[in-house]
Amino acid sequence: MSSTHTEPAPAKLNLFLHVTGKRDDGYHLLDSLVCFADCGDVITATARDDAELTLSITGPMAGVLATGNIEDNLILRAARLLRAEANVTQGADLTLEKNLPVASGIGGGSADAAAALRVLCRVWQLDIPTTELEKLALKLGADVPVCLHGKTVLMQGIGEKLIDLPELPNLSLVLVNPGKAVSTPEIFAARDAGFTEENLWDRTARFNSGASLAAALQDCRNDLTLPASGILPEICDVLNALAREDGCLLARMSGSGATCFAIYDTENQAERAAHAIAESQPDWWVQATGIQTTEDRARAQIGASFPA
Ligand SMILES: C[C@@](CO)(OP(=O)(O)O)[C@H](O)COP(=O)(O)OP(=O)(O)OC[C@H]1O[C@@H](n2ccc(N)nc2=O)[C@H](O)[C@@H]1O
Ligand SMILES: Nc1ncnc2c1ncn2[C@@H]1O[C@H](COP(=O)(O)OP(=O)(O)O)[C@@H](O)[C@H]1O
Repeated sequence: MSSTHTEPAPAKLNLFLHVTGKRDDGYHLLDSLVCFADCGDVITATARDDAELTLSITGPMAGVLATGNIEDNLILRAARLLRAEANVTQGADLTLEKNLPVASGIGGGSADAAAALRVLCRVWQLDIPTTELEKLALKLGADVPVCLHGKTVLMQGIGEKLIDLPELPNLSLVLVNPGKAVSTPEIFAARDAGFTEENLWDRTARFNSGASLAAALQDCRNDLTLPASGILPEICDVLNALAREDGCLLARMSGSGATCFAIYDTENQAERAAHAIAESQPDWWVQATGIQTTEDRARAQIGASFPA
C-alpha cells in the first residue's frame, strides 16, 4: 500500500452565525449553520522512516505562510499533537497547496489542521475513535472539530457541539474576499451587542432548492458582520457587489470575515456574477463554487481533489 495520501481541506462557510453567549474564559458561544464549499486547500502526506515532520507550501495563497514561521503552521501543530497523543514514532513529509485566502472567515487554517489529522491517520495507519479525534481537534482551535466532521451541521458551544442536519441542496455560490486579512480575536473583542437567542434554526427543515434555503436564512444573520465591517469597511463593498448581481438570493459574511458568500438562483448566474466581480475588482479573490455533497465526500475518501 502506498504511504502517500491526499486529503481535500474544503472552505468552511457559516451560512448564519449567531453569538449566543460568552464563557468565563472569554470564548463565545455560537449557534451556526456550517457547510463546506466545493473548493479549498489540498494536503498531501508521505510517511518517513525517521521521526521528522516537514511541511512545504505551494499554491496561489502560499504567500505569508510560506515565508513565515513554518513551525507555527496549524498543519505541523496538528501533526505534532497527533504524533504525541498516539505515540507515533514515524515522521511525515507534508505539503499544503494553499488556495484559500488566509485569515478570511472560511476556516482555511482549521480546514488544513483537520485534513492533516485525517491524512496522517491514514499515513500512520491509526484507528482513533472519532470522539477522541474531535477532542484532539478542539485543542487546535474552536473551528477544527467542525472541519474534521466535514458535513453540514448546526455548530454550537464554542464549536465542539455538532448536530447533524438533513443534507442541503447543492447551492450556486460565489465567495469573495477583498484581499485583506482580519483577526478573529479582534473581531470578537470589537463586538458590543447583546446575545442572540439559541436554537432559532429548525433542525428538521428540509430544502429542495437554493431559493427555499435562502428564504429561511433571511431570518438569521451573522452577528460578527457589524464589528468586522467596522474594522474593515471593504466588507460592505463586497456584500454590495455580490447583492447587485442578477439572481442573488442572499449575500452574507462567513465567520469573522472578511470573506462573504452569495447564493444565486442558478449556476449560470453565479458564474456570471463571479466573472463580473473579478473583472471590476482584480485585487479581490473571487470563486464560484457549490457545496460538498455526500457524493463529493465519498470521492474524497478515495483521495480525490477539487474540480478545477
Ligand atoms: C469565528 C469562527 C466561526 O466558525 O470562524 P473563522 O472566522 O475563524 O473562520 C470560529 O469560531 C473561529 O474559530 P477558530 O479560528 O478556530 O478560533 P480559535 O483559534 O479557537 O480562537 C481564536 C480566538 O477567537 C475567539 N473565539 C473563537 C471562537 C469562539 N467560539 N469564541 C471566541 O471568542 C477567542 O478570542 C480566541 O482566542
Ligand atoms: N495552514 C494554515 N492556513 C491558514 N492560516 C494558518 C495556517 N496555519 C496557521 N495559520 C494562521 O492561522 C490564522 C487564522 O487563519 P485562517 O484559519 O485562515 O482564518 P479563518 O479561520 O478566519 O479563515 C492566521 O493568522 C494564519 O497565520
